[in-house]
Amino acid sequence: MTPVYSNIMVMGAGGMGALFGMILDEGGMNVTLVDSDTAHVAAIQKDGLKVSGLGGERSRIMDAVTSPDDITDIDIVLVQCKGTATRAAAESMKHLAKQNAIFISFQNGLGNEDILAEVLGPENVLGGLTSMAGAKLGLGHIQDFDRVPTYIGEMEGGISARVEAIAKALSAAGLETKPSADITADIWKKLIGNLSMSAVSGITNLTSTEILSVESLKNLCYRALDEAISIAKSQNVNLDKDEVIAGLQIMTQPGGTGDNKSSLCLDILAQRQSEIEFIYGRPLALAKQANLNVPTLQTLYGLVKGIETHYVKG
Ligand SMILES: NC(=O)C1=CN([C@@H]2O[C@H](COP(=O)(O)OP(=O)(O)OC[C@H]3O[C@@H](n4cnc5c(N)ncnc54)[C@H](OP(=O)(O)O)[C@@H]3O)[C@@H](O)[C@H]2O)C=CC1
Ligand SMILES: CC(C)(CO)C(=O)C(=O)O
Repeated sequence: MTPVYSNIMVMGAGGMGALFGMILDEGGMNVTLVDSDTAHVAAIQKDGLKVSGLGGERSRIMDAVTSPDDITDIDIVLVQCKGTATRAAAESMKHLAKQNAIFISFQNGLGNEDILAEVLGPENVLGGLTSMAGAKLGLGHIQDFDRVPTYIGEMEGGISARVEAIAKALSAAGLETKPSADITADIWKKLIGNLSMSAVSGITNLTSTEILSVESLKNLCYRALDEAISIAKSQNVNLDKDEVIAGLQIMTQPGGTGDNKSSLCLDILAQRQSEIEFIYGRPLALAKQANLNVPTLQTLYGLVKGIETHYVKG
């Protein structure tokens, strides 16, 4: 019998996680938001999740808690904390893996699926990527930017029955999700978009649309994009540049996802440790192993690390 995928837990209910959770809850799934930010969770428990942006101002009463400890019977966990918190989050969800929950990461960067597989078992982990955009505006309050398709797939490739069934269930609940036969290549396509835009957004405090309207910054992003494609190639991920640029255009739509400052930029503004190591550090280590010359990406990495010395200790 095909399992019914209807009990969803969102681990990390910030800008993206709460947005996914809200869409699926509205679509009839049983959604529980889990977030370690106690004030954020208290605000959702008191007044519901407030949403601004696409669809207008609204709020939705949703289940929200600060820890997964007492949660059972979950079919799917959407992992949406920052990469810097993935290991701690995974350690706190081991009981759900024992009950055969499936964990899907829609986080940016490289390495999150590896951490989840190490702690929770590779058979329980699917890869994912989204070009949707959300932002935590305040306690219990998020911004909804747009609707664009999201992808999931088996980490070893191919399309399995469970991936098809989960994609169908999520899509039926309003989160358009497509099965990917090569999620690793798709994750790289999104990563190349982040390598091109995220640090530039963080350093300049500009949205994607604003960045691409400044010729010199646009040229900088495209140099980063070329270098990022060369790193993917060194990992046997051969991507067509036109396809990568088409993906970038989806991530940078004016009036939609393009009106978002990158998640890395929001971390810099909040003086929080960013995902610089997941989005830039890990690909740069691969470039080094492959003896590639990637000066633009090294410079962007160095500039963000420099900014972080003002508030990240150690
Ligand atoms: N925002 C976007 O548009 C997009 C983001 N992404 C990716 O999605 C992921 C989430 O990004 P985003 O939503 O912007 O991030 P946010 O910072 O808005 O949300 C993450 C939430 O997770 C909470 N958290 C931290 N540690 C834990 C933990 N151990 N258990 C449960 N919750 C935890 C954080 O609390 P606290 O603040 O207290 O740390 C925060 O509320 C990132 O990997 C990002 O790169 C992908 C596509 C688009
Ligand atoms: C591309 C973007 C800005 C939104 O999809 C993103 O992935 C991020 O905020 O990190």
